[in-house]
Amino acid sequence: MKEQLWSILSAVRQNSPLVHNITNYVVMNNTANALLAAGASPVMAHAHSEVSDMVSIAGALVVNIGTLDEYWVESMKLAVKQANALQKAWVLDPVGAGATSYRNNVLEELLSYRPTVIRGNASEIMALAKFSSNTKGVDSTSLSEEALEAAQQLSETTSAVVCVSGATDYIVNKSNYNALSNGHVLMSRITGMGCTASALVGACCAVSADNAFAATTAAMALMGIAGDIAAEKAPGPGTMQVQFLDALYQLSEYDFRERLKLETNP
Ligand SMILES: Nc1ncnc2c1ncn2[C@@H]1O[C@H](COP(=O)(O)OP(=O)(O)OP(=O)(O)O)[C@@H](O)[C@H]1O
Ligand SMILES: Cc1ncsc1CCO
Ligand SMILES: [Mg+2]
Repeated sequence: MKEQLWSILSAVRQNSPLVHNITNYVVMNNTANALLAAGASPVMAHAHSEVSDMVSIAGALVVNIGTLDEYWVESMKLAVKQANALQKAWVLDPVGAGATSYRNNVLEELLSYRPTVIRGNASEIMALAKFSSNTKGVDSTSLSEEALEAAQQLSETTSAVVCVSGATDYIVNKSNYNALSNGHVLMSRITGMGCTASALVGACCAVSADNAFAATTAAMALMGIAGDIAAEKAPGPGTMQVQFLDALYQLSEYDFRERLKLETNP
């Protein structure tokens, strides 16, 4: 498993896949920089006149509804239709699921286009699976453990790989799940770390088209280990943000193997 995960991360560095992001205004810069640091090539594009063409040349698509509006939702639909037509992986980040009925309605519609991977925090995944959840805007009010069952159900009903992030990240398939306990609490004090995780999932899916479960695990392992290394050098969120990018860029196979805290189930 360790070998497989590292080979996916190496392939991102070697092949530098183009990752098309339709994402929110808050995190565009963070996520583009994280993709570059990890070796991928980011592009942010949402104009109706070009989204389909951009999907056609991309390795994977990431749709993040963080600062959605009516124009952008149409962009998202055009993009996911094209991804499906070309059988390309697309990742859904359901930012703020459960917070407003507009978000819920848009998510319902996006789910009908069958995302390859859904990555959200516990509140978001519980809301998507229609489990009772409290949401505080874009931040989770629940632990990831509390959303594991919801994630399993969501994976069952959508056939997507579902990732719930938090202190422990769960990557869930129909029949099994991986649990990753790398990462540091400082990561939740920087905006857009979840969005960055979803973008890296897109990069890994682009080089591991036939195995979204392994690709998602690889991306979340990279996030967590880079978070661990960055936190050792960061007194607070400001430095953490910079150290995190450097850790993504510098991560060695040795550190990856030594630091990985992965549990596979069953
Ligand atoms: N308490 C924690 N300990 C360790 N790692 C954490 C912790 N909280 C979050 N993380 C890590 O931070 C990253 C983002 O996860 P989080 O659940 O905070 O996403 P999110 O709520 O969607 O973030 P955002 O919406 O701000 O982008 C993941 O890689 C996760 O493993
Ligand atoms: C703070 C915030 N608001 C909408 S999207 C976003 C970025 C983190 O999800
Ligand atoms: Mg989020």
